[in-house]
Amino acid sequence: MEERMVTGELQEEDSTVELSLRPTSLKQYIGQSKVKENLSIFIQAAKMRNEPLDHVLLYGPPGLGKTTLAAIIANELGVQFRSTSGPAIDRAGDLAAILSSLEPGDVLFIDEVHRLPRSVEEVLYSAMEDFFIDIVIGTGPSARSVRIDLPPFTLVGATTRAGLLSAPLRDRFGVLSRLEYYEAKDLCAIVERTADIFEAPIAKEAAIEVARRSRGTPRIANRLLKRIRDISQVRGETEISLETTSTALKMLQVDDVGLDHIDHKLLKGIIEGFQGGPVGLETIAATIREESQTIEDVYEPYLLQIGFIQRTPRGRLVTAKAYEHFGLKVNDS
Ligand SMILES: Nc1ncnc2c1ncn2[C@@H]1O[C@H](COP(=O)(O)OP(=O)(O)OP(=O)(O)O)[C@@H](O)[C@H]1O
Ligand SMILES: [Mg+2]
Repeated sequence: MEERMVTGELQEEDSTVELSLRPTSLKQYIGQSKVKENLSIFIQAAKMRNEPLDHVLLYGPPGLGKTTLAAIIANELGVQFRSTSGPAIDRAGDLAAILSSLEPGDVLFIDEVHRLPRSVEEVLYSAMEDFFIDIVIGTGPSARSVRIDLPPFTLVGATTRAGLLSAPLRDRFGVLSRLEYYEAKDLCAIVERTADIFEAPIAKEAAIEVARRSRGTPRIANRLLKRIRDISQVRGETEISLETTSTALKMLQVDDVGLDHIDHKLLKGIIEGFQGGPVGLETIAATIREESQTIEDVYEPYLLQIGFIQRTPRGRLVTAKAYEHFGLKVNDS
């Protein structure tokens, strides 16, 4: 897969700045009001009862703030934040080591929780439910099972693919929070906050423009802003202007609604090759030479969200709205 300016997935250039941009309290966490409201009540209740918070599953597309929110939960609870990921835990013993090193009430964050190996996942069930694990020591006739009691803890799982989670694991989370693409006004506030941290003042219209082209995704907004700031600085501006923002986004090949050449390739592929569809995912994948999984997980969600593509029983259909975006009429193709 090639590098993209407008993918919600973490890119190499993001990692250095992201840490400094992460809000650390629910109050600083912009948008997602339903999720925040719920969590804030559960957190308060857990603190009042002096019990660990129920296990929380955060799910939604990449770059919307799952990892950030997980750390905030620990902060708000006033407990330690321990972080790992599904693919990093190979064996049940690794999980046992992590779990038994927790302090009572701690938050254990497992990113990409849908990628835990099955054998590890099974150990997690009793840990989540009753705070103990049974692990088998030795092999053959001398093998025996040892019970280890654990401190009560809160598991916060994150996944971009909630559908891949097994039912027994999903059922053990008491709080299921789905993060949504951000509304324009919230993204605009995020852009302004980031500009503040960068100490790079930005004109209101410019912030609105960045927000509009960031696909509802804070990570993309921050990434675009960083590039725009560089160009603005080189131009000697004291405040990032709308003109510079538009020029920069043009250079970065991000169009009016935040689409790039890959989105164009996908949409035009369906319009030109299949009269706008419906056409099956596999056929599209073969035509534009991409994996169908990548199309489904990475390229398509935002196009569905803004109503440029529809999923029908007979395949993907490009909508009139998308035709309009390209200045085409539906029966042009
Ligand atoms: N609500 C928010 N307010 C302000 N900034 C945010 C918010 N949500 C996310 N961000 C910013 O977006 C960046 C990406 O967020 P984060 O890494 O938490 O996303 P994620 O959902 O965990 O992504 P992935 O699926 O790739 O793990 C963070 O560095 C943070 O600065
Ligand atoms: Mg994350």
